[in-house]
Amino acid sequence: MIPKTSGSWEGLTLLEQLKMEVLEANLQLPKHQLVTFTWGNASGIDRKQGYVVIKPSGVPYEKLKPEHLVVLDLDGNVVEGNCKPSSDTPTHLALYKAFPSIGGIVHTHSPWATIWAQAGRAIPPLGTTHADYFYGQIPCTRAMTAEEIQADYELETGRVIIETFKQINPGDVPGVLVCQHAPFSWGKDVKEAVYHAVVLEEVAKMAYHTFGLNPDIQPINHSLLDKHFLRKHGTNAYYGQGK
Ligand SMILES: O=C(CO)[C@@H](O)[C@H](O)COP(=O)(O)O
Repeated sequence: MIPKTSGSWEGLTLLEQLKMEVLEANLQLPKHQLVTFTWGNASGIDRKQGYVVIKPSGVPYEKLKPEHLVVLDLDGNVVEGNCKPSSDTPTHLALYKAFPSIGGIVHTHSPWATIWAQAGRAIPPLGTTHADYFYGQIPCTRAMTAEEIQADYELETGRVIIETFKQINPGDVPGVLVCQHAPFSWGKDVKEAVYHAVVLEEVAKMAYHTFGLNPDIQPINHSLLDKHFLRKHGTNAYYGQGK
């Protein structure tokens, strides 16, 4: 039996715990002002069972309950749940299959990141705030062709994201701007995916205004990028109280 609200999840099965984490993650999206109305969605994956838990399509966040969440396998078959899964489910599933290291995905329409996506521009690393989380630019996918859009927009969205990351490790750059649409972020779990979505929005806003102050601004050099990214990532990470 899943508790009606988040909190102590002891005694729950792994899938039930994942449901509560995904519910909590979805509820964080409006709290962080990353979405309006029913825009956006969050999902998590149980890699052992091969199950993905995702938000239902079109359900207002304030009405969202654990029983609304949808459980699917990686082929998109609904395993549990009575609601229709998010319309972006094909994109989430494509990314889980292509990026085995990720455990959670968040899609938002956060305004500043969406501005960069609509402009079709990647966000360059202009400072240490960016470099702490993204090892290089936050890429923007190419625009999709009319054929791709008409074939299966959400599945093709997954494909162009994967195409954009052919030379990029998704663990080093946990987010992307889908051209003419909005951002997707990910992480080791859905909670970290939300965290990266918040950071991406902050970085997008800062970068927009930095260009406003200095249109000729150049990306930071690799020394500063390495210094800040590697203080939080990799075997020599030292930030915070960890090691
Ligand atoms: O990107 C879009 C629409 O442009 C989606 O994020 C919707 O805004 C939310 O869809 P559901 O998850 O409710 O189906």
